Amino acid sequence: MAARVFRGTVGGDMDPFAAALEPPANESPAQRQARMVQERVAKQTSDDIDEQIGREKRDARRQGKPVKILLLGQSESGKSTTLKNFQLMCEPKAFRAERASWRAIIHLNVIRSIRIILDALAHAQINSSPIIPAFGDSPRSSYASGSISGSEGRNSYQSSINSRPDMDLMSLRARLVPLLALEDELTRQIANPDPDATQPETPSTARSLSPPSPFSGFRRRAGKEKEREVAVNLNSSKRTFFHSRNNTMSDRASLDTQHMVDWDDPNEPGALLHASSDDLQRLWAHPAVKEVLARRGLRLQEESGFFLDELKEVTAPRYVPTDEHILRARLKTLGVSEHRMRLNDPNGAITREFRIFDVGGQRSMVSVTSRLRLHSLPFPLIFGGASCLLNFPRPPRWVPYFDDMDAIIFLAPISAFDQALVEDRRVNRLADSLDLWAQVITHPLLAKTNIILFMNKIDLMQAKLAAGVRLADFYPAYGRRPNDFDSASKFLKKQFGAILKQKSPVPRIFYCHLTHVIEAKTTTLVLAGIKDMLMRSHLKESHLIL
Ligand SMILES: Nc1nc2c(ncn2[C@@H]2O[C@H](COP(=O)(O)OP(=O)(O)OP(=O)(O)O)[C@@H](O)[C@H]2O)c(=O)[nH]1
Ligand SMILES: [Mg+2]
Repeated sequence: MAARVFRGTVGGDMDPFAAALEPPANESPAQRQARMVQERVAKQTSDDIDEQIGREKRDARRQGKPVKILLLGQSESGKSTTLKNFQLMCEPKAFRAERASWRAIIHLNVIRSIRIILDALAHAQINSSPIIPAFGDSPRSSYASGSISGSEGRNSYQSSINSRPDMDLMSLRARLVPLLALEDELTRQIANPDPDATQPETPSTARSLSPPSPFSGFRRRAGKEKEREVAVNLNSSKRTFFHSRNNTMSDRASLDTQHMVDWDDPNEPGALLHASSDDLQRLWAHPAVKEVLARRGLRLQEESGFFLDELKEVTAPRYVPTDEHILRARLKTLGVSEHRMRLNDPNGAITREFRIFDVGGQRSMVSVTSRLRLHSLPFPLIFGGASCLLNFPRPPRWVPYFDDMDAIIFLAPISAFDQALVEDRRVNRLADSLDLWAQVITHPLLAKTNIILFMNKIDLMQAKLAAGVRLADFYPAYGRRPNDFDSASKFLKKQFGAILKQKSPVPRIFYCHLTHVIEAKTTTLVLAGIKDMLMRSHLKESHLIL
């Protein structure tokens, strides 16, 4: 860079810097000419720098400080899916450029579902032979065969007692077991990306928090069935994974999934899944599989990352995920990640930076151990109402890092009213959501933050209530109210609203939306409304609008 030109004297003496720039005494006319040209160029450069600095300052003043949004909620509440919707809304090109990466995650989701089925079959075979009914032996139970165990599920369980082994099913199982090895390969790709990969900076890239958060160092975990899920810390592994293949930021938007998958490699996981596609479809269509799952209380269709109803599509050669598939793909978040994106104001006149923080919802992230016992009741899934929520002993440890947020979007998956936490089978998931909600709104450091509640997974809630699962069986305070979606959602909204009213240190508006964030269209509308609301309040703050 050219030196900037300064001349002058200090206190009457020649400034040493200026003295050094003085022309030599014996300068020839040609040298003088060259020096003057050089000085003119240097001055122009200096003026350009001043102009650029001024422009940046004006832009920064015009754009104001970034709008910060924190996503909170228990694990699997839909935080990362909400984030994906933001990305789809703001940066659809960049979102779609990552299809190849989501393809691997969707294949992993498929393998995980298959593992659950094969394990359940093995368990059934070991524990009570003969238990596998022959094709067509057992009466179909609509709900149990779909996903959910209930009284119909129990009927179906009884029917299987009179069943006999199914050799076809056993040979299917034997053929599919080797596919499980793909889980390791796909997990390795996702969790241990190429260490040499560059990590380009991008507005939508996940960034490390500053100051350093207490959450670093989480690793993926494996355990039993459900806990076997792959989890990735977006600050490290997934970021690298998502940008590991020759995609610098400049070409990322135009990146084509076609170039990121080696379609001709017969050992590519997608190719291997395709080779077993017929077997996979036959396995999932087999009535005995539904029987065995129902018998073990496994409701795969309600599980995150469920793609077995679309096996043909997701195992097709050259499969590239649709937006909808990406929204439904499941990758558990570990740690905290920050995502930056630029959004226009409602008139498109002013661009503002949004920073969205996605906090992994695993219990160790969002709460302290001492609160975990609040709902530990003798019967695993019943809880006693909101009164026991209000007495938690210590604040969540992440709070001090997020006391300057403009809004918290809190996700409560209301369909989970009949489920237990994976982390602690004695705790009802809806009770846990109410508990966490109480913690968040009560905290004095978050008192000035707008809180927006997403009562999420309403599609699953509707299906569950329609199938006869009774809210009152798990939430006794619901009493004799009708077991329909309208009544149940109004009731739950009041529960959340009452806690806010009673416990918020300052009066706050209760923003609440009924959502199913895997549905891009409606979620975009909700998010656009929130974006405009936040932007307007920001612009008002900056006196840019009245
Ligand atoms: N059916 C249905 N599925 C949903 C909905 N919202 C999210 N999901 C699915 O639920 C799963 C979990 O969602 P995530 O967004 O990963 O949950 P999360 O809150 O980020 O979970 P952690 O990362 O563990 O904290 C994903 O497979 C989503 O596609 C919804 O409204 N309806
Ligand atoms: Mg997540």
